[in-house]
Amino acid sequence: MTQGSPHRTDPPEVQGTPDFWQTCIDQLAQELPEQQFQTWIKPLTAQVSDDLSKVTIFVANRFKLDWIRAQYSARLSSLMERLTGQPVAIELALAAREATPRAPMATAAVNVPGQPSAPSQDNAANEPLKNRLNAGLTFDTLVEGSANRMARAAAMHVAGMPGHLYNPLFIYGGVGLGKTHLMHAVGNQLISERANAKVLYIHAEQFVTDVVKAYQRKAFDEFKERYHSLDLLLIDDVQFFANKERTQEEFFNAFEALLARKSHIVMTSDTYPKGLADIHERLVSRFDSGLTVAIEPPELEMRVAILINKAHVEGIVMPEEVAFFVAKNVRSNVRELEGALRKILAYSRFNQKEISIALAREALRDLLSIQNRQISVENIQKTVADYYKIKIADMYSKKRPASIARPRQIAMYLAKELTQKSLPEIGELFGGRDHTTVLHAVRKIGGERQQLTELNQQLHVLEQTLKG
Ligand SMILES: Nc1ncnc2c1ncn2[C@@H]1O[C@H](COP(=O)(O)OP(=O)(O)OP(=O)(O)O)[C@@H](O)[C@H]1O
Repeated sequence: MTQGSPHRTDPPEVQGTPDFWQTCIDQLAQELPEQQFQTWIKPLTAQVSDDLSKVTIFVANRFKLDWIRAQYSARLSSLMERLTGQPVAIELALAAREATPRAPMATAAVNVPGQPSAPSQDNAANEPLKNRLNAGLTFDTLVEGSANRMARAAAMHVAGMPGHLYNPLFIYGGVGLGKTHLMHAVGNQLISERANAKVLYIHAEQFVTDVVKAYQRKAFDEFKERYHSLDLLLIDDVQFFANKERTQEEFFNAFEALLARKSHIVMTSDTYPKGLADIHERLVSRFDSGLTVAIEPPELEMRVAILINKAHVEGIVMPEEVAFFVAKNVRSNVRELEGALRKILAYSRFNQKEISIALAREALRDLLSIQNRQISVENIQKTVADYYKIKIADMYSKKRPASIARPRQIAMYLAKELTQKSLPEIGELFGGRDHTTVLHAVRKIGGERQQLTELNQQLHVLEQTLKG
């Protein structure tokens, strides 16, 4: 939003907007007892990132910071998520005047469900068991379409009757397509029907951290007590278990224990079980032993419905033609769609203009110009063929000499990295090859890139050329 042409006025900065923070404060003023609000919440100040995905809250001193984190962080994060429709990373920081010279701006990230990178992981193993569910991510707020119909139906079934059919439920798909949302929905639904059900949502990275901690502290009994006694384990992004031997072993044990006591396991991943790299075969076959179901990128009508629904939650009526305009231009995933919507709403609010196609075009102009420069597979094939001095036709041919096969693998790798195309789609564009051939190329080149400096440099050059 910062590079407007000289003829245009840049949209007002959303950064640090008092609006969003003020809305949070106003809401808490209504929800909390007066004294609590006056003592703890009112004195807080905050800085909000451009896209409302991160909020840094400044607290006067360390004691208050700990208290806010313990008492209010979960509430703040679910409130912000409700308001923005996406997980918001919250950081607590000491207000500058209180900070010591050695720790000028100590920050403490707060665990935000669905936000794996927020490292509240430090104390996780010691905390009493919290379910870590994000109350805003329910079946009600998840728009249904053909892209997620089957996954949603299976998830609803599991929530209604855990421990029976579809155990484990393995949901896979690309980024930002609603896998995490669906998992939380299962947990929230179960809790709403059985308040004392033991449910845990956890990102696979956090599970790895817990294993490491248990190992360091020789606290595997505690660890087992924690994980093996659940009624429902929701574990996100299991591809992160790759190459983590000890974690895989512990997860295998937890898996067996949970299934034995008829507890349910729901997992997500960016690929189907057999596509998982560097995970033991015995785990992969367990993952695949219940129901494996994909979530696809949403189709146009579903994207429109998502936009209209999300705007509605904000109390805004989004005209259908605007929703169509945005949905046609933002195609990759729901997270991006939400980002686009937030920009439009902020732009309309700050300029006090009604939402129209013209306004959406203006609010999204950066994003639209990036979309227009989208990299195509054909472009990649041409660029790679030029670079390695082979014919474009060799990208589709069945020829196997290394001087041709290798550039072809590099092009496949770049196609996966730089476009939204699926493995089968890429295979199709490379002369009707099977998706496993593409997967093999992606893994091979990706792996070699880590080891071979020369290859890495060539890839950088190609990426820069393609990104323009
Ligand atoms: N069908 C849908 N209806 C409404 N909101 C959706 C839908 N699908 C996704 N979302 C929203 O899109 C955002 C991204 O979804 P989510 O975090 O669940 O994606 P993900 O598949 O887990 O992605 P990642 O692999 O990057 O973690 C969330 O805010 C989620 O609520």
